[in-house]
Amino acid sequence: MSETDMKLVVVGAAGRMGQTLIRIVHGMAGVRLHAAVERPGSPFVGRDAGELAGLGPIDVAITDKPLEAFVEAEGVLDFTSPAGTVEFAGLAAQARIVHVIGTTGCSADDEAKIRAAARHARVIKSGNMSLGVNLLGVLVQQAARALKAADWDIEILEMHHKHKVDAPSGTALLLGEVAAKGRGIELADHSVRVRDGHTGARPEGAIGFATLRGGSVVGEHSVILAGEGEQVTLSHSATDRSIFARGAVTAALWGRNQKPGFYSMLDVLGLN
Ligand SMILES: NC(=O)C1=CN([C@@H]2O[C@H](COP(=O)(O)OP(=O)(O)OC[C@H]3O[C@@H](n4cnc5c(N)ncnc54)[C@H](OP(=O)(O)O)[C@@H]3O)[C@@H](O)[C@H]2O)C=CC1
Ligand SMILES: O=C(O)C1=N[C@H](C(=O)O)C[C@H](O)C1
Repeated sequence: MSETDMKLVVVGAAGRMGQTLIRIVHGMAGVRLHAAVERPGSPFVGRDAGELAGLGPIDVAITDKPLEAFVEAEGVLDFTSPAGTVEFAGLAAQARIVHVIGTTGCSADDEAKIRAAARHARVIKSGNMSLGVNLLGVLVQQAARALKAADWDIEILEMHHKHKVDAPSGTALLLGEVAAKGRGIELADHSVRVRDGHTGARPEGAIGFATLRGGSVVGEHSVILAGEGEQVTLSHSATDRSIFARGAVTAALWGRNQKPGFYSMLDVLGLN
């Protein structure tokens, strides 16, 4: 450990991503786990964060007091829920720290609150923190631009584990947004998120979404560009949550040197 290590807080510490983040922060150079936060009343409060994450004791007790943790820290890694993230955004803004947000399923109202908090905090938010998916996004934008809507239909397919609560996934929506950008259209005006019954023929220029849920799948995404007699499929498979956690830590370190504002992983990775 060094004096210059960035002091990070993991919120939602007992969750699937929370535990992965604790392990990655513990093992990565340049950062240190300052605190781990769970809700008041959680059975994990008071337990050692390292023990919870399978590392053995690391002398960081899980707390239910996020603001106390944030004021002494430099960044927070947040993969929780929309309600949790909106609350943590307000606290991160009060503490003037970096807020890395991986939480998906936020409403337009949640997004507005997070963007308001970004007047004081350095917020980095992405539906997917992995390098691979963000590169895939760049390729999808290029493909959507090159393959015109009159001849090529865009469909986005995703599969996740059975515990996932939001659909389409944040990544699927991110890929839809970049496909729409490549086509020069608004996703909101062209997305087809559900099909059931007598739907009629596919509207030209639609961007369709299909969602599968089951088992322990970490994250599978495909963008299919379907033409007459041929298809182009661009896809990403996640097999380990550590890819998201490493991306989140990279984002926090990058955010340390930025002005308050709202940023994405494309900014962090220099892909924007
Ligand atoms: N952007 C990316 O790269 C990735 C994003 N994600 C997203 O991260 C989020 C979390 O995923 P996952 O770890 O699988 O989910 P889990 O349900 O396993 O973990 C969520 C954790 O956050 C806590 N939490 C939820 N709401 C609040 C709140 N209001 N206040 C305090 N704590 C809260 C939960 O506590 P409790 O159980 O008490 O509710 C739990 O400990 C999802 O939105 C998911 O889509 C996941 C992977 C990658
Ligand atoms: O909930 C998950 O697990 C994941 N969520 C993110 C999403 O909604 O795209 C990222 C990743 O695919 C895993």
